[in-house]
Amino acid sequence: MIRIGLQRRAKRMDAAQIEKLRVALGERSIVMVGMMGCGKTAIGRRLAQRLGLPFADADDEIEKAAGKSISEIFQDHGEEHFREGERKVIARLLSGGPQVLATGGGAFMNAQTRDAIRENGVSVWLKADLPVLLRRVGRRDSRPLLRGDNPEAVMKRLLKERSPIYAEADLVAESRDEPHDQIVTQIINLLLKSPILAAQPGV
Ligand SMILES: Nc1ncnc2c1ncn2[C@@H]1O[C@H](COP(=O)(O)OP(=O)(O)OP(=O)(O)O)[C@@H](O)[C@H]1O
Ligand SMILES: O=C(O)C1=C[C@@H](O)[C@@H](O)[C@H](O)C1
Ligand SMILES: [Mg+2]
Repeated sequence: MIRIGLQRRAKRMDAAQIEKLRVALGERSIVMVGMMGCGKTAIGRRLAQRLGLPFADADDEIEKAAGKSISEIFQDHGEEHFREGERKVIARLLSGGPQVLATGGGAFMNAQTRDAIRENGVSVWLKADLPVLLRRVGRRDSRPLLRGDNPEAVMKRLLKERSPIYAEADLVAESRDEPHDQIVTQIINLLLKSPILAAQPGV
């Protein structure tokens, strides 16, 4: 009996905090950034569900806009063309907040995209170490950058090159191999504590 009462209270508190977070967010998007396999899509989708916000995945939107898979875009037009499409698609998506937006692993490397995210969103770097990432990307063959002879060396290089840039994100969440819901709770707690949200007028 007492336990059910406590559970109800915890749920009500959760709902109140989520409402507070949504008010503080306003029109901005929560933008997931980080390496291939860190969980931007999987965790971002669940975060959106928990917050009652729409979810968008930039990679999916690029594929829709091009009418081709990412692998086909790389093959037919090259990486540079893909990156330009990625920048445009993310700029468009950012004008449609509030939402949770999962970006592609390389999107945050573009300075214009970083500026647009800073203006229209709160960025979350899902940080994971190399062995975790390698295990996760090994499950799918849809990433053109990892099609060569030595995907492990590519991931190692990209992680080293990109980490200082991902570190410019507003928040950093550890993406360990834990239940997805636990990572989502970690992100919600970080958002609730973040001065970026607390500093909004009227909150
Ligand atoms: N915290 C986690 N614990 C265990 N598995 C996870 C976790 N987060 C993500 N995964 C799994 O890792 C795989 C890769 O995740 P996901 O596709 O979300 O990565 P991503 O960051 O979107 O990658 P990309 O940049 O290539 O789009 C998926 O199978 C996903 O379910
Ligand atoms: O890390 C990257 O550069 C990429 C990650 C994926 O999300 C896709 O955007 C694409 O495969 C490139
Ligand atoms: Mg993804």
